[in-house]
Amino acid sequence: MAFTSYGDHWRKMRRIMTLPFFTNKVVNTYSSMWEKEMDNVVDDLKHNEGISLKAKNEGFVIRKRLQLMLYNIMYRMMFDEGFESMEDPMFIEATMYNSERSRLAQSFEYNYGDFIPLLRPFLRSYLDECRDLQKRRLAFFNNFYVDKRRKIMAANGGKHKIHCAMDHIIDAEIKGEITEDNVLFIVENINVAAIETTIWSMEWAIAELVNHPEIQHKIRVEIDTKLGGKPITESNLDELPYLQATVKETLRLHTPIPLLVPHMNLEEAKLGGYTIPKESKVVVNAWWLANNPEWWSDADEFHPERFLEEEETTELTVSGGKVDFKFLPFGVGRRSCPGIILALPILGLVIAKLVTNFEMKPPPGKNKVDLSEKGGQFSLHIAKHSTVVFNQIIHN
Ligand code: HEM
Repeated sequence: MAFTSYGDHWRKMRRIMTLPFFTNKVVNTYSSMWEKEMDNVVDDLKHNEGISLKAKNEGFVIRKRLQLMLYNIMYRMMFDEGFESMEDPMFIEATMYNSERSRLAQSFEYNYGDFIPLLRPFLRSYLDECRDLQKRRLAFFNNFYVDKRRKIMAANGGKHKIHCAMDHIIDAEIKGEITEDNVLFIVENINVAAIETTIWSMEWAIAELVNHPEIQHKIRVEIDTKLGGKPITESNLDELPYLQATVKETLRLHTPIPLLVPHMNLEEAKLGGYTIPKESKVVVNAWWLANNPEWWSDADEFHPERFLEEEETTELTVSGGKVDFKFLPFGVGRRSCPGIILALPILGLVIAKLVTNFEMKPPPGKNKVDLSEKGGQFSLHIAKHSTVVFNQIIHN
């Protein structure tokens, strides 16, 4: 859906995807599952033989475990399926397909032909590689996940109750609203748009928190004072403005999709004295909007307080409401990210659970983790996955 031109097809796809993925009801239905998956991460860091000693002493690369958590969250919502462990062959296969897809899409070969048509013939082998991967990857989703739901839906003379997102989507196919290919592309879109972006943001948030122990402390104090020992759940995130400011500051300084997704104006437009011909590729530099030192004080500092003080008007809205065009990590308007409704609470909960259970520190001999960036065609992610020491906090 993310790359579909604006029009009837996009409208239909967005409508069909909204009910199973992007409503408050979905958040309410699944938030206790998200919390359980996050508690499993905390539990592994404390007690899992293969993880806990490392996590306590030399440090552990947390990305892989968070990746398992997020795959479990998204695959349970999508297919009512989960993965056993980081060694589960299905998990290994799913992550292999998705990271290969990500590598190809991040490549700058991806679009130079759009700008220099003469070079297009040289793209052929790259495009063949993309097509080959797409075929194998979609077959994997279809054979192991979508088909299984089709069979469950067809059992009992088709009287099966809708149980997960895929059932809604297959239902739309049965009603003739979308095709079999559309179903597979929805699965492909969620695998890319939902999982990778959210993991990059988690990695950035954790790395910044490791380098800013005082911010970890402030989050802990806020949780203690505001919740007074109550468990942290999606429904009480509203009571934790400093935690939410930390999530926003992560998305500001490390905008995961810095240029958003390319847009296109259907009609000729006049803007700032320029004529923009119809069907131009319009690229918005959301990173610069969020990091321009003329608009943000100490723009290159990780400083969540800015969202509570000087930048108090800067709001992320799930739907409607006031929008500050300085801060658009999820885009804005019709084509903005519908996943914001899931991504913000998931990020807030993960940070809250890690910070209340552990002091997160750099590995022995280091006083910071490396925050170098690696840019790709679409994303801005951390160059080296951080190794983090997790010192357990004992609660009385
Ligand atoms: C931190 C996490 C995330 C970030 C930073 C992010 C960011 C974005 C951005 C920048 C766009 C393009 C907006 C534009 O060009 O105006 C987008 C589109 C999209 N995102 Fe996200 N996203 C995140 C998480 C998610 C999640 C969790 C889901 C789904 C469960 C999701 C689903 C989508 C979809 C379907 C689109 C295409 C929307 C359309 O074209 O109508 N995203 N996202």
